[in-house]
Amino acid sequence: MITLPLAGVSTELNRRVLRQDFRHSDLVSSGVDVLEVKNIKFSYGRKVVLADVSLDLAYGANLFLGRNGAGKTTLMRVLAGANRPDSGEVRLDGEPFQWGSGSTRRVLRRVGWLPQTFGFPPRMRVDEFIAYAAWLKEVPSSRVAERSRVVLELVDLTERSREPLKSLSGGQLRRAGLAAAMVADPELLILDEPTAGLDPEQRDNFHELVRHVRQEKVVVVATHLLEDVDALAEHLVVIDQGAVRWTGTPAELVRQADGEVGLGALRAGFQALIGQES
Ligand SMILES: Nc1ncnc2c1ncn2[C@@H]1O[C@H](COP(=O)(O)OP(=O)(O)OP(=O)(O)O)[C@@H](O)[C@H]1O
Repeated sequence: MITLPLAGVSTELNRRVLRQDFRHSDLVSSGVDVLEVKNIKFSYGRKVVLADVSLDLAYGANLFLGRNGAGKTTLMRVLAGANRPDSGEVRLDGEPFQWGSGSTRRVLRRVGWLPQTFGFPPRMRVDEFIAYAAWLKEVPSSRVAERSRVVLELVDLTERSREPLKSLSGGQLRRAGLAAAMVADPELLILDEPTAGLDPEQRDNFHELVRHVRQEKVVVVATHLLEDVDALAEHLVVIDQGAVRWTGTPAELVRQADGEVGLGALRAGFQALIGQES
């Protein structure tokens, strides 16, 4: 059985760890928009994938919904600094991304990203992988051991920390990726289909984890699973054909549906907006 520390009897202890370690600036709980995305355009060659994306996000869980090919991953890659847009602007807590310059490296230290898939040296140990991620994000060396300990505990991989990555299951590997994404205590945490391939219990544990960290981060999650919406979302962003089609709360999405309840209502609301399930 896989149980995140946050979901078990040691919850209070972990909350204390989180409070000490996941504290952010005075913007916490102030409700102001921390991530500002303005008029982003992005093309692969001549193919325009993001047409004109503008979006303001506050602390909390923000779910990107959209059918296959809508542009969710491409937008996440822009927010993670991996795709340089053709035009437009992104600011995190007022600080602009200026792709290719030193100041963008400074902003990106405050961004954690779990891509859909990631490469890794198979023999590298889990703890080495986390330390490497910390080094990439320029975590001061005096803090690496403590940060590694906290994130490995959060994803329940402490006991596997000295094992090679190649020995992990798919779900465990995603949890190692999540630990790496969180090691620098990012203000913006980008998770691209983090629950894909997780079993129901792992998914519940992941929801628990996000519910704990979302108060002090802008968490952006791309998902196809309405269970994720039901469990996590405070704010939904529906993306279609490279543009933001709709934003609102799950309750507002349900209002788009006609008389349905539960997950069926979320699905019907989404279909009313897009004309097809994600
Ligand atoms: N490297 C690439 N080169 C060319 N086109 C690409 C590339 N990556 C993505 N695309 C195209 O960009 C569009 C948006 O893709 P993207 O992966 O952002 O969508 P998505 O909403 O994340 O889809 P999914 O839900 O299937 O992951 C698609 O038409 C896709 O074919």
